[in-house]
Amino acid sequence: MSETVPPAVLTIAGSDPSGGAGIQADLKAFTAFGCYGMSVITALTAQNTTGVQGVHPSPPDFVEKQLRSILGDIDVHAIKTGMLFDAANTRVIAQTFRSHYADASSRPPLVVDPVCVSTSGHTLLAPEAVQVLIDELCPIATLITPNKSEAELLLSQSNRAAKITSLGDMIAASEKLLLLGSKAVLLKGGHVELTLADVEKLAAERPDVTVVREELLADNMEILQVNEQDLTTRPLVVDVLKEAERTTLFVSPRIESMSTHGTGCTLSAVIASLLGKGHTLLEATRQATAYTHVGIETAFPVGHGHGPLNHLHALTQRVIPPPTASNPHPLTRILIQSAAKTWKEYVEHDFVKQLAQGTLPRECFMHFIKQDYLYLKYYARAYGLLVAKSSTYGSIESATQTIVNVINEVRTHKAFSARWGISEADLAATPESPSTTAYGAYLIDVGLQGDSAKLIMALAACLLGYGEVGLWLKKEATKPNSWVKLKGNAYLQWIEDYSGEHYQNAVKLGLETIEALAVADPPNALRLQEWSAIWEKCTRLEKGFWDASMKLL
Ligand SMILES: Cc1ncc(COP(=O)(O)O)c(N)n1
Repeated sequence: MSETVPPAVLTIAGSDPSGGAGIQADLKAFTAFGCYGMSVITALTAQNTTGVQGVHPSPPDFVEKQLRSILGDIDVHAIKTGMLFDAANTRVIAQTFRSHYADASSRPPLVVDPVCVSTSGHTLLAPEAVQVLIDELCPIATLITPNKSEAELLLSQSNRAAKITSLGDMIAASEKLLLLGSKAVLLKGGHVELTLADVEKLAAERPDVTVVREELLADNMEILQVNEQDLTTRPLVVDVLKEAERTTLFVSPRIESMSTHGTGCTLSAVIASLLGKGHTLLEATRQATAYTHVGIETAFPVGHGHGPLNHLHALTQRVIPPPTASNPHPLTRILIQSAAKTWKEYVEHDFVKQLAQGTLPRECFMHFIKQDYLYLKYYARAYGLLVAKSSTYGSIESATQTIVNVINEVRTHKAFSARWGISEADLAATPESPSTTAYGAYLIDVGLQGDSAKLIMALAACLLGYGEVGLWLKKEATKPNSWVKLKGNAYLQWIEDYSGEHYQNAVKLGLETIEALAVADPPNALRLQEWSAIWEKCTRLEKGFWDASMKLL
């Protein structure tokens, strides 16, 4: 399929006229992920944010007719099911799917959200339909996505009764649910109260279980100063993805919110969209849990009861929440999370770890110092461009101050080098390595072409990353039996320079500059995406810079 043709994705579910759940939620999620959405309606409901006032099911033969109309004409890339309401509808869907795709290898991914009861407590699946769902739909599903009560119902109905109150229970339940025949199970943890302590305990007991905690990454960043609260006892949501070969936990902070109507529908619809686009189940789940989390976080009020999450935050928004006491650096958090994996590879690089242990070979460090000496010239020049693009004395002063800071930083590089017999002339005569040129040239390029906001993004990864490394190492060093060795470490000065007050003041100034951008002129989604892309690129270039110094080994 051409990149430009959106995959066609189908939802088979009930209608929610108030637009929060069911068909309406699914079509919004498909659209948000660039898919062409289609729907087979199993039931009309009369509902709103306060509850379900009535259900009017579609006749099973008409459900079949809708499904055949679509399958007979359009190449479907993924399907999800939601509220199916009764046994006859559930059966006809499973049978039509099997008969249309008689060759099992031609079947599109099928995500089954076993919707049984609405948030407001209304039954959305007749009791006798549960067995049909187990017998006929689970075995053809790529994924089933029950929440706690749906999982308990499915298991009790299939004689594998289980009560789910702990993370261990969730994993055991997901393993049992897999026996119902789907290729994978996503057991949603919205109704199970857990903390990081629970996750860490389980991870220690079960090394086979992978923990994805990108959503929490920014909270562990020293520079963002939001780690004072006791992270281990903070309430979390953990979703368990059980595939045949592996178990993965998706961990995100729990948000106390009334705006959760349609969360399950949206999550499974996003997974179907991404499977339709060819992503792996793991990646689809990662993106879907993150998307749903932000949907709750950015929800706006609708109605008088349990309102819907914001289905379209990725398309429409101002996206950056205002700074608060618990989240004083919202834009920086978004940037770090948007490139979470690369950022972690950068700030926790082997170069940093070996330097902190004092085991980093001298030639690696000297290669780094020489290249950094060359790089910092680009960096200072880029701040010069920022001065040229500034329109207030405040911003001119802060960029100028940074140039002075960089010149001081270069002085410490010279002192390091002199101690090891390398003169300034040697430093200046060092040929630039490709990773230095790539990074330096990119900064100058953004400085010449972009607006000042883009240049600030490009300069931030370096400033904040070194600040993070400095604080992280300093904190680790204070722990009992720490892996960080300060005593007798030949690189101690380096750690002290970056964790020291002088550099950390520069980091604070950088953070203020970044956050001021979001407040002064809030970016729309597209502009924020551009900022994230620049930040991501510079994070990658930073990692590449340390890779190059380690390649000497
Ligand atoms: C048509 C339809 N499908 C699904 C749900 C479940 O959503 P929720 O659990 O958020 O009420 C619903 N209320 N209505």
